[in-house]
Amino acid sequence: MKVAVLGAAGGIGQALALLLKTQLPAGSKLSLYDIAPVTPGVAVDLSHIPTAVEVKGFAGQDPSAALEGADVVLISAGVARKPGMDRSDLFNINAGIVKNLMEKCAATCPKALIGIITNPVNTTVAIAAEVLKAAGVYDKNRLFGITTLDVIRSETFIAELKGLDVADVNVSVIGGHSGVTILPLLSQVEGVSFTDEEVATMTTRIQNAGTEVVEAKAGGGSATLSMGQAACRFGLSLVRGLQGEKNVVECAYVDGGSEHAEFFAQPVLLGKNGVEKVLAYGDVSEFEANARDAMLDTLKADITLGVEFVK
Ligand SMILES: NC(=O)C1=CN([C@@H]2O[C@H](COP(=O)(O)OP(=O)(O)OC[C@H]3O[C@@H](n4cnc5c(N)ncnc54)[C@H](O)[C@@H]3O)[C@@H](O)[C@H]2O)C=CC1
Ligand SMILES: O=C([O-])CC(=O)C(=O)O
Repeated sequence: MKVAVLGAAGGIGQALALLLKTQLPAGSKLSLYDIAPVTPGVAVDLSHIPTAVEVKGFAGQDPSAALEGADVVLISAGVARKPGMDRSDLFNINAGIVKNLMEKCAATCPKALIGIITNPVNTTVAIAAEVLKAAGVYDKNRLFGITTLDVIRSETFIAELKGLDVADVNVSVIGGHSGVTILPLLSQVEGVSFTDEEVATMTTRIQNAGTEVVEAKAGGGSATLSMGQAACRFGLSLVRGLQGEKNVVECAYVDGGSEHAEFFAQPVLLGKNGVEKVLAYGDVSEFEANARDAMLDTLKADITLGVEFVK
């Protein structure tokens, strides 16, 4: 199994690479790419950790060598937010970065499962899909926007509020990955009930959790360590699916035939070809149904922006 990380010298990339080095199955290959010249050094550094995962690092303008033979590609290349910015403010720089990297993926590893971390995810995933379509290699089951950070935040915050063991808390988060498009389905959390006020406060906290980190880091970037953990969880789930493990389910932002939008985050069953089945997200409360319907104009506009960028 070969996993490539693009943007591997960055805050997320280095945390993710460390976690993958220690958690990928024995015999895996980890391929690290970034424009930053330090990247081969990051790989050398990680290579001294005694696990049966081979690490190689690549720097420069062309990621092709890093992508050769990749089964999974995780992309966190691009710029991160500073206080006062929205995720959509990253579009101007990150759209072009994702487009260029996806052209290389389309040419070098068209069958790989690709997970996009780079913001704005609602839009960059649409860009990735358009690039793959233009190259004639699009398979909707192999492209994912990684929204796992919204899931792990929800699990953490709910466990804290309700005094639960976080290992027992499972939450689906649907929609997209910015502001009101992030919708945790609190009504479905087993063994927990929330007052209306708790639902409103918790939903807002989860939607603004990225900003909470951006403000706390005071100009030093956005979530990197928690995102490294989230991307590692998601990447390992992709690998487990590829290896034929059953019942691997994650929420992800996919082109899954949703009635709501062309791309929509919801639970998916992962398998040997990426998405094996898009799962229904189940019954929702009136609050959640209203929040879902209210997000759709924003989500669709984010998607259109990406489609038009490539066309
Ligand atoms: N999906 C999600 O839940 C989350 C997404 N993000 C997003 O992830 C992205 C990365 O964040 P950080 O790692 O904190 O940023 P960072 O600035 O620490 O790292 C970004 C890395 O990308 C590299 N890079 C830039 N252009 C490149 C190119 N053309 N090819 C290869 N590498 C390139 C840079 O050299 C840098 O090492 C941002 O867009 C951020 O908004 C951040 C947190 C959560
Ligand atoms: O908020 C940001 O800019 C980074 C991000 O996507 C998150 O932390 O959820």
